[in-house]
Order: sequence, then C-alpha cells, then structure tokens
Amino acid sequence: MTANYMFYRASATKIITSSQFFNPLTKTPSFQTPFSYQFIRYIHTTLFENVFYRNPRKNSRNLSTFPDYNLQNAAFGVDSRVPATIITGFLGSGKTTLLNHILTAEHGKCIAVIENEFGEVDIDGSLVASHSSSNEDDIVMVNNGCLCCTVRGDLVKLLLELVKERRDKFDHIIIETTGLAKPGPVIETFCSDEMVSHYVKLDGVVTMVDSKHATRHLNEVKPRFVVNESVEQVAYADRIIINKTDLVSEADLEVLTKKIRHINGMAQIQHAKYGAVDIDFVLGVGGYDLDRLHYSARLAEIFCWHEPHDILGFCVSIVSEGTIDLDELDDWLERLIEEKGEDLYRYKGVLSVNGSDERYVLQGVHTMLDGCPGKTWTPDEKRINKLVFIGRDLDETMLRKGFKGCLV
Ligand SMILES: Nc1nc2c(ncn2[C@@H]2O[C@H](COP(=O)(O)OP(=O)(O)OP(=O)(O)O)[C@@H](O)[C@H]2O)c(=O)[nH]1
Repeated sequence: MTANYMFYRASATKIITSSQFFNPLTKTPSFQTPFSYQFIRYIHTTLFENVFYRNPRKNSRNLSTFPDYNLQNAAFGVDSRVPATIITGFLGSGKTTLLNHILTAEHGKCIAVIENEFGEVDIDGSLVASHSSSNEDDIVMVNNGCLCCTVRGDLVKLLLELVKERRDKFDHIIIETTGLAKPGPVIETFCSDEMVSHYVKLDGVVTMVDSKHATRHLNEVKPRFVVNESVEQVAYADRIIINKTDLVSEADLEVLTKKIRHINGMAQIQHAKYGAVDIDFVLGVGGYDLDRLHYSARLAEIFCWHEPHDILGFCVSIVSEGTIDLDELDDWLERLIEEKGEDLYRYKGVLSVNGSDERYVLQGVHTMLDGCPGKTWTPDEKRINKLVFIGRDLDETMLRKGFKGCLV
C-alpha cells in the first residue's frame, strides 16, 4: 500500500494567494474540541458573551481547554489555514478520474495531492503524474498501509511537512483515499490532531459513487461489527458524485439517487460521466464551516427531505418550530455524544435559541462538535429549528424526544 504527495499547478494559471482563495463568507474560524459542552460554553464566554453568556460556572472551565491559535484567529477574524479535500469512494468508482479532472481544469489553484492506494506499486500516482506537469521526483512514497488505519500517523506527518516546509507551493490539499478506506478516521485527523488543525482545515469530503455497481456494495450485508465502507463513504460526504452515468438507465439512476439521498440527506449530489463536475462543486465547499452551513443555498431543501428515513436508520431530520434552551441543548448533546458518539457520523443544525436574535449553527462528526451564532433572524421570519443526524442505527424516537426536551 502506498501514499504519496505531489504538487500540481493547473496549466494556464496565475498563482493565487491563500487570502484570495479564502471564502469571504467564512468570517469566523471553525472551533473544534472532542467535548461538545466545552465547545459550546467556550464560545459563549469568549466571542458572544452578550448574546449567550449566562452560566459563569459552566463557562469558566472551558477557557483553558482551547489552543491559543483559535483565540488568535478569533481575535483577528481570519482563518488562514490551508483547505483540504478528501476524495473517497469505493474501488474503481472514479476517484483518480475525478482527481485528473480537477488537476487539468483551469481554476488557477496550485494543489498538493496526497495519494493512498493498495499495492506496492504506485499506479495512481503515476496516472496522476502523467496528466500533470509535476516531476515524479516530487512524489514522496509511504509504503506501509491505508490512510484510515495504519498510515494515519503518516498522513499527519505528510500534512505537517507540507504546510511547514512547502506552504508557499500550494493553495489546496487533496487527499485521495483507497477504495476501502473508512473516511471517519481520516476526517478525525483534521479535528483531533492539534498540529494539523492548527495549519489545515477540512474543506469537504467528496464521495464518488459508481452508478453501475454501487447498489450491490451499498446493499451488501456485513458480519456483525463490520462496517459497510460504501455506506460510510456516502454517509460522511459533503458532496456526492454519482459517476459513470453512461453505464446505467435513467430509471436505475433515479433509484440509486434516492437510495443515496436516504443514507445522506445533507450532501449535495451531482451526476457525472468521467467525474466531469464543476470545480466549485468539489473545492471550496466549506463543509466544515459553520457560516457556510447557514449560507448553503440547499439548506432548506436538505432539511425538508420528508420521506421516511432509511431502513438502516441512517438519516434522521428534525424540523420544528419553537426556541431552544441552550443549556438543555448542551446537556442533551453531551449525553448523546457520550452514548452514541461512535454511531453519529455527521450532524448539522440551525437552531433558534431562546433570548437570542441570532441563529445558532452547529455541526459535528462523532464526538467533535462545533457551534456558533449565525445570521440574525429577521422580525417577520418564522424561527424554524432544523437538525439532521446521519449515522448508524439511529433511534429516531429517542432523538426527537431528546430534541423536544431542549425546547423552552
Ligand atoms: N464508462 C465510464 N468509465 C469510467 C467513468 N469514470 C471512470 N471510469 C473508468 O473506471 C475505471 C476506474 O476509474 P478510476 O478513476 O481509476 O477509479 P478509482 O476510484 O480511482 O479506482 P481505485 O483507485 O482502484 O479505487 C477507469 O478505467 C476509468 O477510466 C465514467 O464515468 N464512465
């Protein structure tokens, strides 16, 4: 198994700076901590005291748990970390094809690519290199495992090496995982490794789906305690590309799209042949930016996915009027994460908080939870709470009951 990285500059390009690349909508940095309550209460104390401060005892214990850089970033309101995109998808779904599409498109970004594949021979690296102007000597090989497990430490090392020693050479990092990789541990690397999250921010997870073969993989029943990688790859995605549409009928495509939507009601989906999608669909996604979550044009559509949730219990959406008591929410999420964190792949919400004119925006991955105030509610606006959970064996009744308990 191999992992490597290389730099690629799109052909007819001007070099762009990270500040140009930085999305103006992302006014505040993302904050991450394994403990939801620490996070929420920290935010209350430091940034939005006027709006949310109400419990000095709870607030006081959070300040020391946050790294200094977050405080600095918050102080300046700038997030200068390099964005990273994870491309995942089952074996042969078209990940390398998508990568080549991105690398040969005229977007002007300089991209560092980290490749990880099974086998001693680095074929994908060569395939990508053959489409680019890079010198293959630039490619650094790591030959001992899959990014999601055995070479996770190497991923950290590679990322840090890139950002510390070669930061001036690229604007964006793309990581192509192996077809059998579980995205969770790779995502967690960005959230839980303090050094990595200091320099790199996860921009989004893009999942390739092979429209010809995906149904078989998604339906595959695994032994107890063994995860279905295909389902996980769909569940974690911010963007899903249903690829190889030239190989299936319209009717089959519709059925598959519905199935995928049932597993992940939050991700945006596009159909493609040979991974040909707009670059904006895959880069600059802001999948982990709280502000972007709020600004997402598809948010209403995402949350209004009213069909019965998947038989696997993978996606639960809650849409409800009323206002939330933030302390209750804090306690509920703390309990939920403690009991169910392993099974909660992704969750996102826009909430109406009691005593505040601003939306409260939150999202999480397993035990990592981010939350901050968002746009102000207008006086004539109906305050609707929207919350989506994606994960394994979700108990919809329990989630709805828990949420209800947070309403004032
Ligand atoms: N017909 C058809 N073939 C495609 C399409 N996209 C990719 N392919 C082909 O599918 C095969 C696998 O594509 P890759 O891009 O290598 O897939 P991958 O996900 O990187 O594969 P692994 O690294 O082995 O997991 C290649 O032969 C591609 O040319 C498509 O839209 N239609």
